[in-house]
Amino acid sequence: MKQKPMVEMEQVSFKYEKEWVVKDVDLSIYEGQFLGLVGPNGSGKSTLIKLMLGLARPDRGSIRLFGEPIKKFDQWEEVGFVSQKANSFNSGFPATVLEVVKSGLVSRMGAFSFFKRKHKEKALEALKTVEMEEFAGSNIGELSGGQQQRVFIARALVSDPSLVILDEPTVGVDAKHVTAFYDLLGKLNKEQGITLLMVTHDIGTITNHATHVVCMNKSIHFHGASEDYKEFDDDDLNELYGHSVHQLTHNHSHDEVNRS
Ligand SMILES: Nc1ncnc2c1ncn2[C@@H]1O[C@H](COP(=O)(O)OP(=O)(O)OP(=O)(O)O)[C@@H](O)[C@H]1O
Repeated sequence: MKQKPMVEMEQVSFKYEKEWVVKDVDLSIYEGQFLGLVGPNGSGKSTLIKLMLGLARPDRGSIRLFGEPIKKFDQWEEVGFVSQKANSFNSGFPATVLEVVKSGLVSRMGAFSFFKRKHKEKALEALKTVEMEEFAGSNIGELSGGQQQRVFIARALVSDPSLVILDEPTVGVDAKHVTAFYDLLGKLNKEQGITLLMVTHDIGTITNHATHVVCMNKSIHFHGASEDYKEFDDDDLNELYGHSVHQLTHNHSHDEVNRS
């Protein structure tokens, strides 16, 4: 099967102020991949995602989405996004689960009454995919961190995207629900063919689920199959990250990359 690049970044560099936070990044994401993006705190992972989503413009280099230069790209329904803070609603937040999921469509299709019934059907279908349909009428703030995160995945899925980008989605999800969360991502990737890019600090777990790992610290230090990344010992990783790290290779919910 000929693979199609969904994202193509070529020599992308970006700075907020004087210092480069993303430097000379070449990265292509192909249809069907489940890519884990790892790196120390402040290494530019979230910024790279902002660039990919058109929320920041590169100072240098080019980005194409689905073959189109990002400036011309307008099929944003193809790209779902789950942000870092998506699961931190407090219990007083005045929205039901169904409303939150539907909001993934409103911004894209306009709130015309003609679409309203379709919106509800799509939202319920997305909630079913994440096994949360029974909570459709619940207040979002009443759910646990892990349940809220599933709802935000449903919100990202409601427009039938072919690429879903997740920025540290397991933060705030209790360790015993993290496995089920990865199972859900695996199902979306393998059964529904959705391409995934997930930022995480959880190296030990991501390498067991993702097909590929990208390791960045401003620039990309490793991009390859998860199996190859798993072969690295601490010395190799120290070299990759440019400073001392210690890897946990088992099913711990956090690696120690950021504690060095
Ligand atoms: N809006 C901003 N204005 C100025 N500097 C910023 C801004 N956002 C991020 N930075 C800086 O850019 C660098 C990269 O930040 P970024 O959030 O992309 O890293 P990250 O790898 O996602 O970090 P973490 O793992 O801690 O979430 C950091 O030094 C950060 O302080």
